[in-house]
Amino acid sequence: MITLNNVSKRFDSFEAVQSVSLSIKSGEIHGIIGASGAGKSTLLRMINLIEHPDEGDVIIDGETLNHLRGKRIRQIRQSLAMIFQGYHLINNKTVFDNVVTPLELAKTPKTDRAEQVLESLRFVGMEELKNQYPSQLSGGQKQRVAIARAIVNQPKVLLCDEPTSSLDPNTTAEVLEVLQRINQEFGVTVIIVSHEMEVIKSICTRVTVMADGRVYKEIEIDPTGVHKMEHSAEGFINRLKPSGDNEHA
Ligand SMILES: Nc1ncnc2c1ncn2[C@@H]1O[C@H](COP(=O)(O)OP(=O)(O)OP(=O)(O)O)[C@@H](O)[C@H]1O
Repeated sequence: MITLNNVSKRFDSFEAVQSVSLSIKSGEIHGIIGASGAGKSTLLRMINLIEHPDEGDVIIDGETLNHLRGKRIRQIRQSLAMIFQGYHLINNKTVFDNVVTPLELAKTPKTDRAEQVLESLRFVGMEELKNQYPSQLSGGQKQRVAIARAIVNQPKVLLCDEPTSSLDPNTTAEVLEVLQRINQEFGVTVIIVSHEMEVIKSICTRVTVMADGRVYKEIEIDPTGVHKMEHSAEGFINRLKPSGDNEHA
């Protein structure tokens, strides 16, 4: 269980996230949606403390992350993997070497690394391209490598920051299918930030709608795919424009 308790984040005098409280259950696929500048990425980045909250607490399975120090915080952060819109692959390393990096950092025994990397690449359908470099891959393939790298250490949580925003609809569907399998087969909690309602509706079980640094609405999506959304929230989301040319909500 991930609990954010009145978390706030300021950049100079601008309050990007304002006293947000939110609970995310283990094993759910949770969407965070809102217009550009609503504070979605900042909120996501506070869950693994890439951004440290100015106020409030980030509580993961009963431990207050922002109060921890040293080895314990490193252990917990290792269980919180992340993928990004821009993939963040290392361009002068092969696919295999990108995916092995977290195992090197975690000091996994060398004899175990290759099998874990190949297993991870197999899961995302990228094993055959293990010797390629990122520049030789399509956007969807790069994101699948980034996902393989994120899951190679068997995280409990996968944080996804606009994972499909650079991809076409078919590739988006493929990447979302991989995220759904990670959730279903490994029980990984998946949190997806997106400005695209179609992405959120297709795989999320619960959605937080953000506007102006605050939680605007919490929405349940039922498993049959028919979402129980209040009219006002749906109207709000449908007015969101593609990223880049959004006005603040
Ligand atoms: N490191 C930073 N320094 C200064 N301002 C920042 C920083 N990070 C975010 N902001 C500002 O905080 C606000 C919220 O940004 P954030 O990226 O969280 O929004 P978002 O909802 O994810 O939008 P987008 O989809 O455009 O990324 C924006 O106005 C942004 O300019």
